[in-house]
Amino acid sequence: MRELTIGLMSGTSLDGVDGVLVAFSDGALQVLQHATQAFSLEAKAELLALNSPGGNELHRAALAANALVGVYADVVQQLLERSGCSAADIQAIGAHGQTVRHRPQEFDGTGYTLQLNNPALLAERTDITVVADFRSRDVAAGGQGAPLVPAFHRQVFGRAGEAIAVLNIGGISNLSLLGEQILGFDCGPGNALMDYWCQQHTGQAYDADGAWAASGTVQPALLAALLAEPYLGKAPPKSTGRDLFNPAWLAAKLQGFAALAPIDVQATLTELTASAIATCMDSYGKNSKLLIVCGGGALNGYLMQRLQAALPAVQVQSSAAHGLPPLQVEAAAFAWLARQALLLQPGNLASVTGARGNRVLGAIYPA
Ligand SMILES: Nc1ncnc2c1ncn2[C@@H]1O[C@H](COP(=O)(O)OP(=O)(O)OP(=O)(O)O)[C@@H](O)[C@H]1O
Ligand SMILES: CC(=O)N[C@H]1[C@@H]2OC[C@@H](O2)[C@@H](O)[C@@H]1O[C@H](C)C(=O)O
Repeated sequence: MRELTIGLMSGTSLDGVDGVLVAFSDGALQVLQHATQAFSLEAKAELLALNSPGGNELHRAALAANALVGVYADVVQQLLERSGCSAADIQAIGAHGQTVRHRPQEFDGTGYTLQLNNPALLAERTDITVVADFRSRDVAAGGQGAPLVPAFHRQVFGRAGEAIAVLNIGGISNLSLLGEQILGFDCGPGNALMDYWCQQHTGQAYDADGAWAASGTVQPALLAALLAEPYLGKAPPKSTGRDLFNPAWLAAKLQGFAALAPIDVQATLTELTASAIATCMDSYGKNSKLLIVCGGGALNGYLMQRLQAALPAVQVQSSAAHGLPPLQVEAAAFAWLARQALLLQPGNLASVTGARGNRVLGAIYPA
């Protein structure tokens, strides 16, 4: 029997929402439709502001969550229209929400991870069952609450008896190492710092194809200062976010480098992303001869080139060459995670997040 599920992802890049309509039949998965909607400049600015402490946060967060659900509902509508499906055809929507804080091990104990969302409103707006809040249960079980995609990566990209690495380059970059035992963790910054720097100095939301960075020169002393960040040397399980890799972090690292040209800083930030990932591969992914890359960073040709240069023994390929275009992978993962929740099957991998065990993830809001 064919089951249809929708996945909605709004990630740490804060660029907007990716949605996919996925068909599951006999355990295999096929993306039938993909739709995206960018955030308005105001919505993006408010979500970004809510990543840091500020006034009247509870009220603002609730309103931002409602506005986010407005975008989610529009993306669902687009998916239904393009596929000719009706709400009644869809089993569930997996809605990630917008991460604004990620502190899974605050005070050395159980911390929290916070995704703004209003799943009740989304269920009302769409008349479809919504699954949301995927990370909290893993954190409650002592895990990082992230990354959650490795189990999905295994499902779609895994090959028996072969070590394969799958990399997502979103705002943050995360790696899944598929083999006998599965590992997964956040490598460090993905596009978040590059996007910020590009916006500040060129007025563009991102460095298209890495063209700006490609015409700059990597600055070794700055690169060394950036790579000295302790998070990058930590052993997994580990996860991070804008709580760490944010403009204040960058400003602190840039002290003493005020004379550098912005274009050279961009080249160095791109190298930081590539280099932090390559170090993770060298430390934990030595057996993988193939690195499948997804997330918006896979569309940055210069970054992909730098990654390949840093990993000469590995074939670096876009996920598009493996059946799933880069911007569809995470959204498809949340369709899969929603289905797992409805089946009462685990979504996390304790070997990845460090949780006490595999758990059914998410809360269900029936249609
Ligand atoms: N053509 C392109 N050239 C360069 N970079 C691109 C291109 N298209 C997208 N990107 C980058 O990809 C980012 C969006 O990636 P994506 O949607 O995978 O991130 P996300 O899901 O928000 O993040 P995360 O995976 O951390 O949650 C953009 O902000 C931009 O930096
Ligand atoms: C807390 C949070 O939102 N983490 C995201 C973020 O974006 C990339 C990286 O950091 C990853 O760990 C995670 O998202 C993916 C979907 C995950 O959980 O696997």
